[in-house]
Amino acid sequence: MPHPLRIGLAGLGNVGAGVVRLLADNADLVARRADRPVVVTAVSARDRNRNRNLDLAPYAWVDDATELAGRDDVDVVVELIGGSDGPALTLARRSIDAGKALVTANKAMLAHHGLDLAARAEARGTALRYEAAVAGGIPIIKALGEGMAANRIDRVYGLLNGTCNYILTRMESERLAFATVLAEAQAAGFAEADPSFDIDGIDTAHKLAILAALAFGSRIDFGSVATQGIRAIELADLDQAAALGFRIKLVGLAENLDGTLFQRVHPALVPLDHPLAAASGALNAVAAEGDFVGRLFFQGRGAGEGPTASAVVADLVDIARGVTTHPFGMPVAALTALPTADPASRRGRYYLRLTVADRPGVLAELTAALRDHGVSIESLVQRGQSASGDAMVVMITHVSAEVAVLASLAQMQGSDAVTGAPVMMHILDF
Ligand SMILES: NC(=O)C1=CN([C@@H]2O[C@H](COP(=O)(O)OP(=O)(O)OC[C@H]3O[C@@H](n4cnc5c(N)ncnc54)[C@H](O)[C@@H]3O)[C@@H](O)[C@H]2O)C=CC1
Ligand SMILES: N[C@@H](CC=O)C(=O)O
Ligand code: NA
Repeated sequence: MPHPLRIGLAGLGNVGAGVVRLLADNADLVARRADRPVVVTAVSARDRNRNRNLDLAPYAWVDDATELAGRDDVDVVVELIGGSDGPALTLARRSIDAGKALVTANKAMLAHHGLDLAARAEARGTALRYEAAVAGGIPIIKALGEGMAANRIDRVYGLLNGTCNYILTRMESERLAFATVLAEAQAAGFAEADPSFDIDGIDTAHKLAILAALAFGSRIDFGSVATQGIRAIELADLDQAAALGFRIKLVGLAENLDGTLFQRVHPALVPLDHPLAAASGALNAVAAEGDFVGRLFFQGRGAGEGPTASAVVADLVDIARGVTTHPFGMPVAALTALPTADPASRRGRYYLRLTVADRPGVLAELTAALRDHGVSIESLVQRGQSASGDAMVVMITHVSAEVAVLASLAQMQGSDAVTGAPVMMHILDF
């Protein structure tokens, strides 16, 4: 039997414990596929004595995770600590610089430092793998970097955060409150250590920036992702969207628009017959459009112990097989720096919800604001009075310039008839 691939594992939380369990349960299968055993030799976490239902006795315990980078009994370091900087980054840099392969699920670190890490890996001739970091168990990194390598890809989009998808699904189907379903997602091990990364769209933005780089052959540009999360979404929006034939999802969308980079994370109305609308609960889904292959659609579990461990171990199998690929699909020096696209240039249909005083003339004021900016209305619904005496007006616009819709909303907000903050959402029309 060839010599084993020896793993130093940093982090024994949801994902780390899952990796230990998977490597134990599927040891024989993994060894046959990798053509050699894949074994954990050393582990590190914050608390050695925490109950994880794992027998850690076979592994060396390391108090300072960054020491894994220097151990002679470790070939590959698996970083599952989390955090864009701090010990995760120190460990990643030291491991790669020491010539060890690095596997990580840490999209925050990659969004901020992925190019630096990839350049170091190239310089040392070692591997940097991160399938688990985007869409968990869905092999989207492999699909974009390898399966679609022959295509020009100009658009990649999808549902990249299991926690948000879980929250929106449960709110809609069970009519549960936001806080209740967030707590469920945390208990299931889907959420980030700080769940505001999930619900404010930041986690989706991290993943989107990575996907965009792979898809477009461009440098990671997390700073230019326009990001909006799901905090403002109410049951009323989910209901109105459903009545109009849509489901609200937190969508990450990246496009190469004539050599400029458009990246946005936002709640959007997805038509019920679009495959993204069918991805419910903690599922993730990704669509990528290639010029020769057309649209490919991927769906699967994007968060939680099992799917994430599956992706980590798939990377380990590739490393054991000796597969070497550039972390971002081509040498770092070949990635282009795309200028940021002007979001004002976008056109589309929009969902608008306004809370207004229920008195004569208000609708005319709203429609006048749209008319003044050349926005026409496809449908309009007014719902009766709330306890406060206000009414809710929901509109879908025809395809319009986004700047014009924003200008109309600003005009409406100037009216004393508009009593609450308006909600504007994009409609996914491709
Ligand atoms: N939970 C999920 O579904 C997914 C998580 N990820 C990513 O995987 C990584 C790990 O996530 P989880 O397992 O959910 O987190 P977690 O919070 O459950 O586990 C983190 C682990 O790191 C350990 N740790 C913290 N600081 C440390 C340090 N200085 N030295 C050594 N160990 C330290 C903790 O003791 C704990 O064992 C994160 O980057 C996360 O974003 C990626 C995909 C899915
Ligand atoms: N918190 C993330 C975990 C996986 O990346 C999510 O909810 O998707
Ligand atoms: Na993945």
